[in-house]
Amino acid sequence: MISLSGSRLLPLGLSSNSPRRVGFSVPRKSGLDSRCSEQRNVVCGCMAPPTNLRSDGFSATRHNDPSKVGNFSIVREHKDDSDVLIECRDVHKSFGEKHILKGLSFKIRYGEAIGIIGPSGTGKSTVLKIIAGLLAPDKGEVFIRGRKRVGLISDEEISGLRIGLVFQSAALFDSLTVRENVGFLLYENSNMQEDKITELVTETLAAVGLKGVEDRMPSELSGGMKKRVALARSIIFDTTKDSIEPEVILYDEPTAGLDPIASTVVEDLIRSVHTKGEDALAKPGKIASYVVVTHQHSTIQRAVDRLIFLYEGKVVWEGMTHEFTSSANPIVRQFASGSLDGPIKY
Ligand SMILES: Nc1ncnc2c1ncn2[C@@H]1O[C@H](COP(=O)(O)OP(=O)(O)OP(=O)(O)O)[C@@H](O)[C@H]1O
Repeated sequence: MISLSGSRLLPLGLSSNSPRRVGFSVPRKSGLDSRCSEQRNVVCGCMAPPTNLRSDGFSATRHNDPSKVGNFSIVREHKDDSDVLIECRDVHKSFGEKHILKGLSFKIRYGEAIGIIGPSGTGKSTVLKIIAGLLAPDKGEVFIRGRKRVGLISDEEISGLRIGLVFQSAALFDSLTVRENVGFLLYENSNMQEDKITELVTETLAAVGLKGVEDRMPSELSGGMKKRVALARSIIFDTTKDSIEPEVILYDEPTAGLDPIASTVVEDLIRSVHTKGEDALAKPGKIASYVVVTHQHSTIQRAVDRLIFLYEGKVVWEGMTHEFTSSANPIVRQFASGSLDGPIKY
């Protein structure tokens, strides 16, 4: 079984006719309600695993040899799509006159560690919000485990897939302690006893390498520590539920603003909570798949396996991370080298 945890998200301007209203309820016992009225959460649930998984949790479907197909894109043919968790198909999105996404299509499969890259303003964060169900595409379709999302219906309502989103800014609640931030969804939604939540918060913080910070306020943490707290908040699970399963996490620029060493720590943490990784307590991670939007070369190299390159509202290249710097695609080459000369104009 795959389990995917809920997200904790700040208001992003859902349309008023959204079928999914996600206002936070009053957390039990912790008195968080008056301080968190602006917050809301997204989706919970579980789902059956794809049928063709290997014992390591990765798809047994073999990739064909990489080959260039048309427009320099590297395309890998899969025999079947039973391991596809998320698919965007011909997605369009405009903000007023700005046509941002112009027919975006890609698939994310079980077990994948994906990076979404591309020039600023090309719509990477917008894609994450569409995947998370915070924004609806104007045209095109998003499929969660093969089932079509209509409007802003949550992933749980569609297929049980739980998707967490970690923002660039960490998006912690400044007026809450680290403990309250990390345990927020459990205080709010679960039937767990408060002492159990406290225990779980401590354990989850330890898993991301933080000890003794439970009573601190976010303002007392460094930027890197805040990101770790945000990660802990995304991977905490309700242990009273029948199935405790991995989740999909969407990271929006998780290393932005960090020094190179702090970036490495966060990149390794992202790896460690994946099912292929091992957390700070030497336990296997529970995250089935993740997607990282990033500009940082180190994060591309260290934290993800496959890249999706967006430019002018479309996917112009997909390939493995090691193929990125040797790509013949002029857009990718310019981006990888940081050159001012090339098709990308600023
Ligand atoms: N809610 C919104 N209302 C209006 N415009 C928006 C909204 N969200 C995004 N945009 C615009 O859409 C474009 C794409 O934004 P997005 O944040 O997705 O780009 P990005 O590729 O993540 O950029 P960056 O790499 O600089 O973070 C930008 O021009 C942005 O100003």
